[in-house]
Formats: sequence, structure tokens, C-alpha cells
Amino acid sequence: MTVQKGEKQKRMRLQYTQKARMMKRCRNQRYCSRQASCEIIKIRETENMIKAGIIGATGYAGGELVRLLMGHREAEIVWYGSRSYIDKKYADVYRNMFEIVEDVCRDDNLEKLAGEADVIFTATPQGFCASLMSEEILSQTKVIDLSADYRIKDVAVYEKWYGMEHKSPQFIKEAVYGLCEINREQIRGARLLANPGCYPTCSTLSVYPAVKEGLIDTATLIIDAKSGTSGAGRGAKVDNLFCEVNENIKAYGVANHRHTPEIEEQLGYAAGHPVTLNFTPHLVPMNRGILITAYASLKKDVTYADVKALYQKYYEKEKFVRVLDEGVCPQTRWVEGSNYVDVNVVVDARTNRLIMMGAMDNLVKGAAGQAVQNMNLMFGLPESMGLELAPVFP
Ligand SMILES: NC(=O)C1=CN([C@@H]2O[C@H](COP(=O)(O)OP(=O)(O)OC[C@H]3O[C@@H](n4cnc5c(N)ncnc54)[C@H](OP(=O)(O)O)[C@@H]3O)[C@@H](O)[C@H]2O)C=CC1
Ligand SMILES: CC(=O)N[C@@H](CCC(=O)OP(=O)(O)O)C(=O)O
Repeated sequence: MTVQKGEKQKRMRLQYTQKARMMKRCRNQRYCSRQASCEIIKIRETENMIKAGIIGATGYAGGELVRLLMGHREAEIVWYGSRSYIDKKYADVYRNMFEIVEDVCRDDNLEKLAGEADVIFTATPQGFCASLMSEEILSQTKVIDLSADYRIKDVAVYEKWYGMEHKSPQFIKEAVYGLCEINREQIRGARLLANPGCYPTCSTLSVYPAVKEGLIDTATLIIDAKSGTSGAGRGAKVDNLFCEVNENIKAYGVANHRHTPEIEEQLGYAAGHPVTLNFTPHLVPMNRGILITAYASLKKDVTYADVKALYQKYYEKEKFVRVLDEGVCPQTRWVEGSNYVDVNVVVDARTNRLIMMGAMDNLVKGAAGQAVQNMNLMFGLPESMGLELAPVFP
């Protein structure tokens, strides 16, 4: 049986290798079949495919990166980094990758990987990337860090909110905050990219035009946020057990969540002055998704049409930010599995407040999708390459 399968695969490989050679750089053929894709990936190794290494490939954010990069026609994964599953087949950790990923997990040796990869994604706990970063690494490869290590410019603020010493503060200034819709030009030239947090991405994009245009009083800004459980990662924690999360909703990190200073910093740049706000996250019994509802007092007398025009001014040309129609509130289900952020507003004339809403998939636009969007910009590729996925429904 095994022999027969082996023979068949050999024949198919030959066939597909020939096919791949004929296709040369025909970019749209990668998924003509699973076997073909393997061969075509190999052929393209010699054709300047971006070699990507993932440290933390066995986590939820890293796993989503694997899924997205498998569908990226200019990138291939050369390193599935892990700490607990070294030498184990990646597809044995995530069986959705059965017959799709054949590689085994390797260690988390950032220095060694720097010599093999054009780009390294660190989808690891806070502090890991900062503890290993060096000029030697950055002179060989680009690094996209999905943790918060380089997101906050003031090291004292980072150390206070994250409760740890920053091990390489000398790189904070150089790191570019990778919110593509706002920092696109700086991202293009970055060696070290700080991929934004999930809550900060959805919060900032939902509120940004109103803050930038001075439409709201930022001192009154309150951001209420809800997240699915994958936001907490794959590690076993009592708080995330089925019986704790199912049929339940709870606030956490009230008045002290570590994403607060990140959102304040980004909105401060937009406002042109420091911003202090309330940010309250909630854990909801869903796998994925973030929903933001933000409130602030209006400084101007405006209608929905005025505010919509302002949001369109910033987002009309943004593929991944969709400003919904009047009266339509964003829902996590409409963005699930995709890189989209849906936003909308309501002008509440009765309370003179603007209510700003946003929905996004925490693992895609909130983590891996945005990381791929950043990689595309850093390598001069079309920004949406590998991300043109419609949301899944239901
Ligand atoms: N989940 C989300 O929605 C989002 C997550 N992020 C950020 O992405 C990063 C990863 O998050 P997430 O995927 O959720 O976390 P997970 O807990 O699911 O995964 C963590 C990964 O890091 C590895 N790892 C754990 N500890 C260490 C260590 N001490 N040294 C090296 N590697 C280690 C794990 O490897 P192994 O399992 O093999 O031991 C695993 O692959 C975090 O910084 C998180 O804040 C950012 C935005 C959204
Ligand atoms: C539900 C849940 O627990 N969410 C996480 C979000 C963490 C995350 O995504 O971390 P970074 O964006 O900072 O990397 C939390 O609140 O800590």
C-alpha cells in the first residue's frame, strides 16, 4: 500500500515538476492541487520567494500566520519555530495542516534563523523578541514582532504596564508601528516592525478620523471592547476553560489593561496632544473576533452624513477598512477569517455624543493578517497579496 502510494506520488511529482517548469512565474497556479503546490514552491525557491521564519508557529497567532502564508504566492515558510514541539511534525500539532505542511517544528533560535530567512515573524510572549534582538540579526533579515515589545516608544511606559524590564531599548526608536492604513510610508523602509495589538488596531481605526479631525473631545473618550477567547492565546489557563467562558461575559483589566497606553499613544499622534482614555475589555464566548464601541462628546454640530464623509476621506481607498452604510452596526461575523475591519458611527444628538463602532478578526487584521500586510509593504509587494480572503459566514 505504502509502496503504491509512494510510486504514485513519485509519478505525480515528476508530472507536476514538469508542469511547474512550464508555468515558470505564472503566479496564479499555485493551488492547482496540493501536490502541485509543493513542487511549485520548490521551483520558486530559486525564483526569489521570500523566505519566512516563524518563531511561535505553534501558537494561535503563529498558526494563523502559517495559514495565510501558505496562500501567499511570493512567500514560503522555511522555519516553524517552537519551544515545546521541537522535531514534531507541524501537522501533528495542527491537524488542519495535514498533507499541507510536511515540515517539522524547529527551535526558537532567532540568531540561526536570521541567516536563513528574509523575514522573521516573532509570534511569541511579551519580552521574547526584545531579549534576543541584536544589530547582527537586523543586518541580515527583517523582523516583524507580533508582541508588544517595540510598540510603545517610551520605555518607562512599557516597563510600567508590562511589568518587565525592556532588554533592548536601543531598538525602540527605529521600530516602526505597523498600522498600515496610517503609517504606510514608514513601514516600507522598516527593518524592525512592531505589529500592533489586536484591541489597539480595532480601537484606533474605529476612532482615528474623529480624533484626527478634532471632531470629539478626547478627554471624554471611552472605549468598550469585547474579544473572543483566541485573543488570550493557546496556553492553558483556568480563566479560558470552557465552563468559565461559555454562557458568560466578563470585564477584565478594568482601568489597567496593557493596551491602554498603546491606544493612547497612537490617538495622541492623531490628536496632536496627549490623550487619556478609558479602555475596558470583555471576554466573550466566541473563538475569534473583536467588537469595539467607543463614546465621546462632540465638539462640533454634525450630522451622520458629515461624519461619514470624514471617515470616507480616510478610508475610501483603504481595501481593508469598510465604512458601513448608515444604520448598520459592525458585527464580528461579517469579518471573521478576513483582514477586514468594519467601522461605522452614530451621531447621538440627544447626548451630543459620537458613538464609534468597529469589528475585526483578532487573529487576522489583529495579528497575522496585519503582519502579512506589513511584510507585503516591506518587500514592495501589493499590500493585499495573500489577504484577499472573503469573510466566512456563518
Ligand atoms: N492571540 C491574539 O489574538 C493575538 C496575539 N498577539 C500577540 O502575539 C503573540 C503570540 O500570541 P498567541 O499566539 O496568542 O500566544 P500562544 O500562547 O497561542 O502562543 C505562543 C507561542 O510562543 C511560543 N512560546 C511560548 N513561550 C515561549 C518562550 N518563553 N520562548 C519562546 N517561545 C515561546 C509558544 O511555543 P510552544 O507552544 O511551542 O511552546 C507558542 O508557539 C503574543 O505576544 C500576543 O500578545 C497579538 C495580537 C493578537
Ligand atoms: C481575550 C484576551 O485575553 N486578549 C488578550 C489580548 C492580547 C493580545 O492580543 O496581545 P497583544 O495584542 O498585546 O500582543 C489580552 O487581553 O491580554
